[in-house]
Amino acid sequence: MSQTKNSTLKQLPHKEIRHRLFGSVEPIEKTKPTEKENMHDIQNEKKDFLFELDSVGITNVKHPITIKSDMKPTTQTTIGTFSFSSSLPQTSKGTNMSRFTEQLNNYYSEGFVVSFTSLKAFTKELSERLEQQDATIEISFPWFFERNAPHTELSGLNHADITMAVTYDKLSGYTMCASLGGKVATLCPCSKEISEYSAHNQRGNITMEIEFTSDFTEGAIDWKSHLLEAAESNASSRLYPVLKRPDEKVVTETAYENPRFVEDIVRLVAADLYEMDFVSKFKVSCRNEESIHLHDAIASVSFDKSAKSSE
Ligand SMILES: Nc1nc2c(ncn2[C@@H]2O[C@H](COP(=O)(O)OP(=O)(O)OP(=O)(O)O)[C@@H](O)[C@H]2O)c(=O)[nH]1
Repeated sequence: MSQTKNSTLKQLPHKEIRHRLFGSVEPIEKTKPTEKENMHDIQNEKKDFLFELDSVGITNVKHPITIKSDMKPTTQTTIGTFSFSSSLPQTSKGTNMSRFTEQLNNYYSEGFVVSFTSLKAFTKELSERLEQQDATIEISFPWFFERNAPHTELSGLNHADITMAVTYDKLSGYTMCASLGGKVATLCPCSKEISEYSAHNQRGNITMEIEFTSDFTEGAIDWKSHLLEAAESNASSRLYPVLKRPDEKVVTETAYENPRFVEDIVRLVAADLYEMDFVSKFKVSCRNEESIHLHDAIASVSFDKSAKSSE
């Protein structure tokens, strides 16, 4: 902001006086301890507090994170929204909430690259730091990937919404879950069938929620790009950031050649997840934003491979 001298402006009272004008008062004489060791530690009181808690912690913590991908850009910084929690025994009044963000900052200062490997280490350390049986971390973030137009190959960035969650439990070990929400185009099979020409289409919002097999290690597999491919390869068309006319022709014709109902989408994506060795359970949902209605069309399917294999 440029500051121009203007001698006609009136002189304001000093900032301290302005604060008093708006209600600030002098501090009273303080009597409670200011040293941590002399402060009462309410959260660590031990009594019978009626119920054990499933979960206590903090949520909606925004923090920069680094993630890796086998799609370009292979390393990126994005913004993660974190939740941290643990269970709490009946005998504890409260958790030590500062320890969640304290540990996040420790990891960040050492170059925290978010992966299932690092989140496993994070949750185990967190459960020890909290002196609790378990700890859970959940991170949601937009993941960006390069996408080339189908004919000209002009590139730009698209993104999908990712959530990664890891729970460590001293007795049962690790649980790893993820979800990916991606957008596609769908062309209505009914409209194509009944009309002399054209067919209406929709924007499809596909969400895949998966639980990983317990032996899953990231090593060779970028699960993000596998899930993205499951969503996009089963749609009428992928979405592109840059399209010239020859690209638009390809997209239009590809969609016409691959009509999909919302039901078709969830079944086809489910089939791909069914075939992925690292997925043990999944739920696929799709919400199609209808272009010829004000409402949306929805469908979902869930499957637990471990339950089916033991039948
Ligand atoms: N348990 C609990 N803590 C809260 C709640 N609301 C706020 N707090 C936070 O508790 C913080 C204190 O965190 P603690 O980790 O217990 O602090 P501490 O006991 O000095 O930390 P340690 O030395 O790690 O034990 C305060 O900064 C508050 O923000 C709540 O509902 N429950």
